[in-house]
Amino acid sequence: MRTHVVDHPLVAHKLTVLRDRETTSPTFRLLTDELVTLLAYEATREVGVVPLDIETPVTATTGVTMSTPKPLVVPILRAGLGMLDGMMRLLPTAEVGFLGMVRDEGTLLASTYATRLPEDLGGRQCFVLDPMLATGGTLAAAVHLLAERGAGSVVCICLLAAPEGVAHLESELGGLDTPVTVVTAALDERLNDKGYIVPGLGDAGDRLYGIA
Ligand SMILES: O=P(O)(O)OC[C@H]1O[C@H](OP(=O)(O)OP(=O)(O)O)[C@H](O)[C@@H]1O
Ligand SMILES: O=c1cc[nH]c(=O)[nH]1
Ligand SMILES: [Mg+2]
Repeated sequence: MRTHVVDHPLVAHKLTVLRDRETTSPTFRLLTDELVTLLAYEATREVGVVPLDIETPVTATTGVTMSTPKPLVVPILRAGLGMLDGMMRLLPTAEVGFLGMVRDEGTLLASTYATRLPEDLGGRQCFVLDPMLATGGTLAAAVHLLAERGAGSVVCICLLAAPEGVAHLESELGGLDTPVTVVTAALDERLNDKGYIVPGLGDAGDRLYGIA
């Protein structure tokens, strides 16, 4: 598994405002959207393209166009939904599948309450959206599901990652044939005893959408 921390002053600036406890939900949603588009630029570096012959007003030339099958974008509900528009702005022809997952506050174990994905992914490139990689249980389960359905590769886009979660994913997904990459805006210090990322930004779902 590869982990890529996007090092860019605009990303760091927006993330700082996002972390601030005084930032309200409307601003939090806007910044999440903007950050995802910046992260998606890095995350799509290996998106599939094929040559395309075109004619400019001046001459014939060869460019590229997105290859088929189209990439699949998979937001993990709830909080991942706040990242969908920002991703689709960069990949407007992608298709979208959905995974509803929630972490038990006591055991910190993730369970899946909704799955709306193609049965056979047929080697497709998949982009999973989830703002928080904390213990890694949620993303490990999501990547396993996509790999079982035949994903060709999986790129997970996160706003924040904890070192414990990255290590968990590395050990959980190390045996997969499917290449997995994590792209994140920051690798934070640690998890606290409640499984929250420190310094973190709190509960991403609550800050986007209010208390569940
Ligand atoms: O890495 P983990 O320890 O598994 O934790 C990360 C998960 O926790 C949060 O979801 P939550 O369960 O709060 O659901 P929500 O998005 O509906 O708020 C977050 O959005 C991730 O999906
Ligand atoms: O810090 C954390 C950890 C898990 N989920 C969140 O929303 N925030
Ligand atoms: Mg939550």
